Amino acid sequence: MTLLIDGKKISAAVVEQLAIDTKTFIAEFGVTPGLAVVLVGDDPASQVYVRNKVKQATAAGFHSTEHRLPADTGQEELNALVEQLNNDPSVHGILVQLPLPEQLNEPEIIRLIAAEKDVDGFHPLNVGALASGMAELIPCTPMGCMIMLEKTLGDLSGKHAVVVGRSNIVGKPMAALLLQANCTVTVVHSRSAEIEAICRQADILVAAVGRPEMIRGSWIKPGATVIDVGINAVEKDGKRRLVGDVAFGEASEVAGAISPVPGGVGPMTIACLMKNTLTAARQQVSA
Ligand SMILES: NC(=O)C1=CN([C@@H]2O[C@H](COP(=O)(O)OP(=O)(O)OC[C@H]3O[C@@H](n4cnc5c(N)ncnc54)[C@H](OP(=O)(O)O)[C@@H]3O)[C@@H](O)[C@H]2O)C=CC1
Ligand SMILES: Nc1nc(=O)c2c([nH]1)NC[C@@H]1CN(c3ccc(C(=O)N[C@@H](CCC(=O)O)C(=O)O)cc3)C=[N+]21
Ligand SMILES: [Mg+2]
Repeated sequence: MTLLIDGKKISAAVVEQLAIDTKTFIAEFGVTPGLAVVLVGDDPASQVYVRNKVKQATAAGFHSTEHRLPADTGQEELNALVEQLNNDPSVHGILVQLPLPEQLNEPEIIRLIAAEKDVDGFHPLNVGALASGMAELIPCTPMGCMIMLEKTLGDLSGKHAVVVGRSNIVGKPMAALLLQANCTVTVVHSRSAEIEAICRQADILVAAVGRPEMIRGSWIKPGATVIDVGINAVEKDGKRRLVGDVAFGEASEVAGAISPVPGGVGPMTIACLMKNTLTAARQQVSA
C-alpha cells in the first residue's frame, strides 16, 4: 500500500496552529504580523501563488498587502519599493516573487531586502545561517518538504536522501536541511552522470527539476518516500493542468509514500511562508 502524503491536509493543520499562535502573539505585543508580497509583471502562474498567499495570510490573522508593478519596471523603482517596505514598521515579512523580468538584477534585490524581513530565506545572511545550522528564516519550500518527511517517517537519521536539482530556492537549502536531520545526502543536477542509478538508491527522493514527469517509476527504490516539488503546467486534451517532476501513476506503484501535484508541496510552501512571517514579527518586536 502506498501512502499519499497529503500536503493540503498537513498544511491546513499548520495554518490552524499558526492562527492560534498569531492570536497569542497579537494579544501579547499588540502587533499584527504584516506580510508584503511584491509581484512584477503578470506571469499567470505567479498570480495564482500570490492570490493563494494573500488568502492564507488573511486566514492566519495577518495584515497582508500586495504590490503589483508592471513588467517593464526599472531597478530604481523596485529598489525604492523594497526600501519603503524595509522601513515600514507594519511590514514584518517581504516576499518578492521570483523570477523577476530580465531587466532586473535579482541578486541586488535579494540583498536589499532587510535580512530580518526576508521570509523567503534567500538573503545571503540567512543562507549562511542555514548552512551553519543557525537559521531562523528557512526557505519555505524545503521547510514544507521537511515537515512532510518528518510527519511520514519520523526520525530521518541515516536515510539516504537524493535531491534532484540544485537551485538556491529549493535544491540547495533542501540538501542543507536533510544533512542537518542526519541524512546521507546526494545532490544531482543537469551535469550529473548516472542520475537514474543514484535515484534508485534513495530512501528519500526529492524532485525539484522543473521537467514534467521526468522521474519514472523505474528510478524509484521500492518503498522509498518521494517528495515531488515540481509545478509544471502542461496541455492535456486541450486543457491546462499541473503535473509534477515525477510520473505519479508509475511512481505510486513503487514508492512507499508519495506527495501529489497539486495538493502536495505547494500548499506546504504557503503555510511555511506564514510560519516565517510570524517568526519574523517575533524577532522584530523583541529586537
Ligand atoms: N511547490 C512549490 O512551492 C515550488 C515549486 N517549484 C517548482 O519546482 C521545480 C524546480 O524549481 P527551481 O528549483 O526553482 O528550478 P530551477 O530551474 O532553478 O532549477 C532546476 C534544477 O534542476 C536541474 N535540472 C534541470 N534539468 C535536469 C535534468 N534533465 N536532469 C537533472 N537535473 C536537471 C538544474 O540543473 P543545473 O543547476 O545544472 O542547471 C537545476 O539545478 C519547478 O517545477 C518549479 O516550478 C519551485 C519553487 C516552489
Ligand atoms: N520569492 C519567491 N518565493 C517562492 O516561494 C516562490 C517564488 N518566488 N516564485 C514561484 C515559486 C513557486 N511557488 C509556489 C507556491 C505555491 C504553490 C501552490 O499553492 N500550489 C498549489 C496549487 C496551485 C495551482 O493550482 O496553480 C498546489 O500545488 O496544490 C505553487 C508554487 C512559490 N514560489
Ligand atoms: Mg520559498
